[in-house]
Parts: sequence; structure tokens; C-alpha cells
Amino acid sequence: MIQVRDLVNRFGTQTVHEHLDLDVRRGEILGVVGGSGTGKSVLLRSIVGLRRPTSGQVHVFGQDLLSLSPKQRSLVERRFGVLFQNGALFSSLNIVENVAMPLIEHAHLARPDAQQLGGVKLALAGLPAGAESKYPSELSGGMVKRAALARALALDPEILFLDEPTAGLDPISAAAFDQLILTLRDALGLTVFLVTHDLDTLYTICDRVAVLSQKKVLVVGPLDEVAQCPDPWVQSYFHGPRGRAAEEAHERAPSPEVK
Ligand SMILES: Nc1ncnc2c1ncn2[C@@H]1O[C@H](COP(=O)(O)OP(=O)(O)OP(=O)(O)O)[C@@H](O)[C@H]1O
Repeated sequence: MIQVRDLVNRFGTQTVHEHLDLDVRRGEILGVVGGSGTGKSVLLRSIVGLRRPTSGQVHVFGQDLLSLSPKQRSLVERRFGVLFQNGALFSSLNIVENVAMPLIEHAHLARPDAQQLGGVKLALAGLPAGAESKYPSELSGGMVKRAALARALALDPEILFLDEPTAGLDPISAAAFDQLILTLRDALGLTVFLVTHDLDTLYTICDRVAVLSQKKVLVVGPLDEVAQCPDPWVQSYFHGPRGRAAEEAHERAPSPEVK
């Protein structure tokens, strides 16, 4: 679904990515981790076409977004949804208007139809009834994330990009959000590119994990394989106190088949 080859990103004299390669497979939840400033968000922005890389190739659905005409690009963009770190909702629109926006702009639905469908998407994302008419400033952090997720799902995307979706949520809300992502992936057949620092999320829902370090994807694979990488950052991340706690919690949790 996504192919990144030999990606280089520089800001002035600072090199963030150097010869970075990454593949994202259809139907998987790929967790992207790395220390602060290793370029996870810059990678996401490069893939969704919000940033022109210094060099290298990025293909989404086999297409190089930046080489497409605006019309062709808009057709490809409709096939993915993005949940940005802070939700990025329009503060002057209420929640259902926020979700209806892409349906009006990209799917050219009439406003009443878009708002009705927006209500369905909000329910899908687990927003309680009655929240539709609230403004972003009137919602809790967890509700903002769900509303932003509903907007990312508005156009029935095939790929969902999530930038730190559980950051700032309490542990119970974060676990519920993880389960929601897993359920949506299974129900809708989504491919998920997930930037996170959250070890519980990695253990609970990710099929593969990619570690950004030393300006590239240092290692990518199933979590138990990645955790064996001798790199010092990987070792302290997965085998430090928080990593051990997440692993133990995961081992104690019932497997999905048992639930
Ligand atoms: N528009 C920009 N101009 C200049 N430097 C930038 C820009 N965007 C990102 N950077 C730099 O690129 C580096 C990587 O940033 P990025 O936000 O991708 O890191 P990250 O891995 O997502 O970090 P965090 O985990 O803290 O969110 C940082 O040093 C940042 O300062």
C-alpha cells in the first residue's frame, strides 16, 4: 500500500532522514516508533504528500502523489484518512460539521446528507449521541480524538494515518481507543500507519513495528523480533521499566480468541 525508497529529508543543515526505506502492507497495523525528533511526523507528512522530501520516492497505492495533477491527487487523497496529533479540528465548526466537511468538499454531498452521514461516522468512532452539536473546545481530549477519527473515516478510506492517537489520554481511554482502531481495521479492512510512543498500543494492536533511529528505519518486523535488536535505544525502550510493564500486561491479558 505504501512504498518509501531512499527517502532523504533535510531542514537546512539538519538531516532528519537519510536513505530511509519502508513498506506498509495491505491490512496491517504498522506501529512507527523512535525517540523524540527522529522524524516520525516528518515521515508521515512525506507519505501523505504534505511535505516534498529532499529526495527519494514515496508511493501510495503505487502513485507518487507529488507528481499527480491536482485532480488525480485529490482522487488518491480520498483513499486515505489522517488523524493529526492534536486532532486538527476546525474550532469554529461543531463536531458533525467538521466530519461533514470532507463529504461536502470531496464527495460533493449536499449539506444535509453530509451531516447525516457525518452522524453515522461519529457513532462509528464511538462518540456518544448528543455530541454532534458540540464544538471542539467543549469536548474532552478523548472525544476530540474520536471526532477527529470520525473525520478521518468520513470518505471510507483504505489507509488510516494516525499520529500519536493515544497521547494525552488516560490509560482507560487509551486502551478503549486501541480497541476501536483494532475493531475498525478488522471490520473495514483498513491498513493503519500509526505513529506512537505508547508501548501498550504496540503490544495490543500492532502487527509490525518500525523503529526510526539513525535517520532511517533501523529495524522493522513483528514486535518480538524487533525487541531483540541489540541497538541501545531499542533495548532501553522495549526492556526498560515501561517496556517490561507493557509486555507483562500483554502476557496477562486474555487472547482475543478467549474473550
Ligand atoms: N518544518 C520544519 N522546519 C524545520 N525543522 C523541522 C520541521 N519539521 C520538523 N523539523 C525537525 O525535524 C525533526 C523531526 O521532527 P518530527 O516532528 O518528525 O519528530 P518526531 O519523531 O515526530 O518527534 P516527537 O516524537 O517528539 O513527536 C525535529 O528535529 C524537528 O525540529
